[in-house]
Amino acid sequence: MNYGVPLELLESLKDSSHKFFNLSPEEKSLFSSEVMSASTKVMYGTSFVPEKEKTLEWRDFLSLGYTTDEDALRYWPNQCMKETLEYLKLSSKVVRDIVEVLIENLGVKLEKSRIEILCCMKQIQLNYYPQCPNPDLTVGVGRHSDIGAITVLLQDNIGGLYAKYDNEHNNDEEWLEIPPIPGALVIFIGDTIEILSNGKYKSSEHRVKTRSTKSRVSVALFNFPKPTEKIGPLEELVKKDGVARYKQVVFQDYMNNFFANTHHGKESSLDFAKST
Ligand SMILES: O=C(O)CCC(=O)C(=O)O
Ligand SMILES: [Fe+2]
Repeated sequence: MNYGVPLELLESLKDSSHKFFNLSPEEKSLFSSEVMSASTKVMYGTSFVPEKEKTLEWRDFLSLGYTTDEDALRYWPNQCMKETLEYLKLSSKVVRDIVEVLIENLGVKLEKSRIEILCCMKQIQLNYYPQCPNPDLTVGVGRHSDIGAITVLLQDNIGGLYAKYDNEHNNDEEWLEIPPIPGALVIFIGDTIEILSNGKYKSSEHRVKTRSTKSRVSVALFNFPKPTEKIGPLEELVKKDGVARYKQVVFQDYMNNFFANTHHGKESSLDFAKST
C-alpha cells in the first residue's frame, strides 16, 4: 500500500466523485460530449456504447482525458478537478514501476523511454452506480478487459467488483469478488500488456454488479500507449515462443475498434489484434 498516494487524497477523491454525480442533471449535462467539444477529451455519459446496446449499464461516468494542466483547469469540473489531477500526477510513478517490473519479468529489457510511451496517455474515469432496486436484472459494467497497459482502480467500500478467474482444472467460469480494502488500489493488467507479452500475461476480465443497498463510486486511472504507437508482441518473446500470437496494431486503431463495439468479454476486443 506504500505507493506514494496519501490516503487522505483517496478519501477526498471518492468524496469529490460523489459531489460531481450529485449535481443536477442540467449541471452534469454541461460535460456531455454534445456540449463539450470532442477536442477537450471530457465526457459525461452513461453505459458504454448507448447507441448500440440493447440494455444500458446501470452506470454514469465522467471521463477526463489528460492533455495539459491548463486544459484540466479549464475544462474539468470544479467539484473534482484538484483531486483527480493530483491523483493522476502522484500515481504516474507507480504505474511506470509496475509496467517496468512486468516487462523485466519476461526477461526482456526495454528502454525507460519506451516504457513511458506505453503508459503515458492518462485518462481518469469516475464511475457512479446508483443504488439499484433490483440488482439481478441489471449490470453495473459488463464483462470486459481494459485496453491500456495497466489500470489503477480505487473503489469505495460498497463492493460489487468481480474478476474472472481461469481455472485450469475445469472449464467452468469462475468470478471472484475483489473485496474493498481500505487504502488499497486495484491493479488490472490491460490488453496492451497481454499483446506485448505475446499472451504470457492475460489482461484481467472484470465486471461490476449493482447493489440495492447504496450507490457506489469508483475511480479508474487508465494508462494507454501513445495513439500512434505500434503495439505487438516483443521480438525476443516471439523468437523464444516460435510464434507471434498477436499482430502489430497501431494503438489508435485498437482503441477505435474497442469504442465502436459493444462487449461480450475480453475476446471481443482482443480478437482485433489476434494473428490469423
Ligand atoms: O467500477 C469499477 O470497479 C470498475 C470500472 C471499470 O471496470 C472501468 O471503468 O473500466
Ligand atoms: Fe474496466
